[in-house]
Amino acid sequence: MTSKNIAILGGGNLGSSIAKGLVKSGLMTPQQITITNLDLELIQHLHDEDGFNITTDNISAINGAQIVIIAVKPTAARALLNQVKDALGNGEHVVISVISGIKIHDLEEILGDMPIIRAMPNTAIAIQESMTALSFNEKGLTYKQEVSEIFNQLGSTMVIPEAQMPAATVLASCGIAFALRFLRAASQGGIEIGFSSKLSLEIAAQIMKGASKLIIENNSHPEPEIDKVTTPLGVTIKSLNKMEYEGFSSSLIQGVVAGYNKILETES
Ligand SMILES: NC(=O)C1=CN([C@@H]2O[C@H](COP(=O)(O)OP(=O)(O)OC[C@H]3O[C@@H](n4cnc5c(N)ncnc54)[C@H](OP(=O)(O)O)[C@@H]3O)[C@@H](O)[C@H]2O)C=CC1
Ligand SMILES: O=C(O)[C@@H]1CCC=N1
Repeated sequence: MTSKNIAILGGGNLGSSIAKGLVKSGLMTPQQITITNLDLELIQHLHDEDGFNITTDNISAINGAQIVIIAVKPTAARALLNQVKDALGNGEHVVISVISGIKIHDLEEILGDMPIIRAMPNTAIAIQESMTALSFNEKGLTYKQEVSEIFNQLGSTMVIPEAQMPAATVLASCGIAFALRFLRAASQGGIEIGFSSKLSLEIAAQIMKGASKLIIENNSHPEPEIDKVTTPLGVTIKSLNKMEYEGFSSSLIQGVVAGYNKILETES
């Protein structure tokens, strides 16, 4: 349990997921977390259902917190940063930015020389299953252990050079959407071969969980695990070869690279 308070500026998809993960992990109570949004109605449910403090006032949220997570869309970032920079300048705050495509150097240009950490989680942070990348500026390094410990409670964490942040954004953050698209496609195939939509999705989700656990818990690689499934003259290899003929692996790889090229356009 941490005694610090957190302000999450921009309570949307990711900001609210982080807040929920922090409470689920037992690290914080909802009363220690203040979530902001320009439209209070959008986050009212986070107060009513989960007990978080909510406000439209970014400055008052910052004043009541020691850790400030900035979670607005990249297009809204500069306006927000300029609005809050004076409130962050008193030496009492650590900033954690989850904004994609905005580098520490750009954040420092607006906020000045203060502890700044870039974090790149994914939405599974809400259930403590994120893969989160962290990069620190020099002053942020003072908080490396503390911040790493927080994100370790919310899934797995990797500390990386900032130059790898675009790659982490695609594979670790967007990646959850890629995995979910696999899951959806698998369940659609399941419906075509006779399962109800509900059961098909349940099967697809469980195979994905099982596959992930085989790799994580056995410290294994997919190929030997696949070899264990592919009976000679059997069904699995027939399906896999058809999938590969249709471009399965290649389309995933090209999708990852396309996302990477897209983010390099902004973060260079
Ligand atoms: N979603 C994800 O899985 C991930 C997102 N990210 C990054 O995290 C950031 C947030 O993404 P996401 O949660 O999806 O975005 P959302 O749009 O869902 O959430 C941001 C919220 O902040 C609000 N907002 C805008 N300006 C302000 C302001 N000045 N003060 C308070 N609130 C404001 C937005 O309102 P409005 O819509 O009206 O502008 C919106 O409701 C992005 O930079 C994204 O790149 C990183 C990793 C994963
Ligand atoms: O799609 C996006 O741009 C953001 C960055 C990582 C996940 N979502």
